Amino acid sequence: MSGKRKDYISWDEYFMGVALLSGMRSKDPNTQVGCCIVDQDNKILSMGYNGLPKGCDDDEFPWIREGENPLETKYVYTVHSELNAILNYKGGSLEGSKIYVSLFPCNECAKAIIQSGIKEVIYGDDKYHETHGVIASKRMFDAAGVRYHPYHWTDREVKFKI
Ligand SMILES: O=c1ccn([C@H]2C[C@H](O)[C@@H](COP(=O)(O)O)O2)c(=O)[nH]1
Ligand SMILES: [Zn+2]
Repeated sequence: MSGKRKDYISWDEYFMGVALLSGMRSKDPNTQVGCCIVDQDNKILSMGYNGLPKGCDDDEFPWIREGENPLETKYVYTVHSELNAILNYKGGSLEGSKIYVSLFPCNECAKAIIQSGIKEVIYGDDKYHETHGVIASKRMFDAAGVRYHPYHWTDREVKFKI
């Protein structure tokens, strides 16, 4: 008996937890996406969430989904979580890393994931699985040899306290 704690969180819970916590920074009222990029030694390389580019004020730009004028919707301005995490990384190569992300990546993020050398995607939700974007993502991941699989949710509740 070493006396070691038994109820510590797993690596998967840790990294998806970091992804979800990152997503909580998002100002998007409908879908908050967070992600966490991890290397083969379980070191966190980068994190991201969906938000506006630097210099674009959260209070000045629109967050709505639909409108007569597409320029008054969020879609044309938001930087996606995965792209933010890839662009935020200042350490060199992401080759061989994996990404934990709360939502299955869209086709634009899939392209960035493939080109940056990320080899595995662990996703929390796949609510847009019927869209052309996600279907295209899966086709590209399959062709490029990027593995993807859903995160196995546990019934662990996380409460923050000190
Ligand atoms: O790969 C992705 C796909 C989407 N996002 C972001 C972009 C938007 O801010 C939301 C999606 O909003 P909906 O209202 O659900 O259409 O998610 C992302 O970060 N990464
Ligand atoms: Zn995307």
